[in-house]
Amino acid sequence: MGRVGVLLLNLGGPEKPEDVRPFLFNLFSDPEIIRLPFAALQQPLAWLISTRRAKQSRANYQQIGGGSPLRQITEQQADALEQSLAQQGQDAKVYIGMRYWHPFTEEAVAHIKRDRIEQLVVLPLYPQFSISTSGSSFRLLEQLWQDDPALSQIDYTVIPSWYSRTGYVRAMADLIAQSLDQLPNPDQAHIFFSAHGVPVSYVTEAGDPYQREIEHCTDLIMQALNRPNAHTLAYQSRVGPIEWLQPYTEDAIEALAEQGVKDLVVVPISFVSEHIETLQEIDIEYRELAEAAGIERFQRVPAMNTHAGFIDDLAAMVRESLASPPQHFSDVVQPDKPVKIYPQDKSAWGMTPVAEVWNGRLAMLGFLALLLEIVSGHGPLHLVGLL
Ligand SMILES: C=CC1=C(C)c2cc3[nH]c(cc4nc(cc5[nH]c(cc1n2)c(C)c5CCC(=O)O)C(CCC(=O)O)=C4C)c(C)c3C=C
Ligand SMILES: [Fe+2]
Ligand SMILES: [Fe+2]
Repeated sequence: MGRVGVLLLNLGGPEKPEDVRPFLFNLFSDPEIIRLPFAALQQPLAWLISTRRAKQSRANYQQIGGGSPLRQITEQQADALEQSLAQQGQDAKVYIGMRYWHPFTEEAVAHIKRDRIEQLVVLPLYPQFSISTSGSSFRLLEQLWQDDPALSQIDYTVIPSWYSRTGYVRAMADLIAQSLDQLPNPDQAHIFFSAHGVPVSYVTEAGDPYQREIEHCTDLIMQALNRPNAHTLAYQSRVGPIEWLQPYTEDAIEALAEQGVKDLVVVPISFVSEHIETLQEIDIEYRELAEAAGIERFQRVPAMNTHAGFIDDLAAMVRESLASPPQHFSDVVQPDKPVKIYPQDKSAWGMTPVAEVWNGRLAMLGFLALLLEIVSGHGPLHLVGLL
């Protein structure tokens, strides 16, 4: 076997307050996150949304120390994976490719090329596949491979999703059991799985298998846990005016509190590292909401991070994938249809989502016209003789 590499894919996160706006700009520039009818509008809209969102987002990051711990934790996972692979008899160098912040996927691929890696396993750190996460990174990699013929020398294989691995499911069940056992009446607690949401249209129109994989993953973990507790699955971190997967985490927590649930054990299910959605959204926002609604004990199950059983299972997965027929970027789920990020409801009067969309579109046009006027001194106002 030649020189082996593993490319870990993740989203990336701002490391300090000044990074927040450019990080959001990168995220909203991605057509897998916001798909527009005119590609030319992508960057101006990304600029507008990132500028509008940056203040609130920065305040959220401020509550967890000013930045995301994602890079540091992913580096620890990469080191642990390299060691576990060596212990299992497989020498490999592990690289990190983030989609929207440093170290960027492009930098990782440049290192892989420089190190003359001959066999590469592409492993997303998202257990379940979504067009918006692993899918977006695969698209980018496919483009890099198309643009650079030298990369075709690398014998690569992709792991699209891995949520059903016994080692991962077992590790999740063990962490939940440990959390339950810290409560006075473990069997009374309600287990609350909270997954990152995606817009409904990703699933219903673009064929994203994400919801199906999340539901299957939840069932597998409950089976492995083998306890009598009731459980709920809900979706968090909604962005924008359109409909996302339901039930929304905040509504589901309030409904459970109303039904008299007092002990809630919250399981972040679509993430394997601590980051803003676990440390700020669950630990601060949802905890406050739950306590105000009458939940007495709110416990959050820690993310996997460098859990030994989890890392060893990742290493086993890499070895199995090296020994299996390769899967290429083009073999992995591609959207059936372009995703409608905007709602397609019939028109109605009032502040409907459609009205908000059109307000946004008109504001965009106005903004572009103004920008043109300021930069060139020739624009619509000059044209109509007002300046
Ligand atoms: C399975 C995981 C994730 C899915 C699915 C996902 C979809 C998705 N996310 C946004 C918008 C934002 N995501 C943000 C941060 C963020 N999201 C994930 C994971 C998934 N996103 C991670 C790991 C992170 C990084 C967290 C960190 O620690 O920095 C953000 C920025 C934070 C904020 O302002 O809230 C946004 C915005 C969309 C629109 C989407 C699907 C279409
Ligand atoms: Fe996200
Ligand atoms: Fe959030």
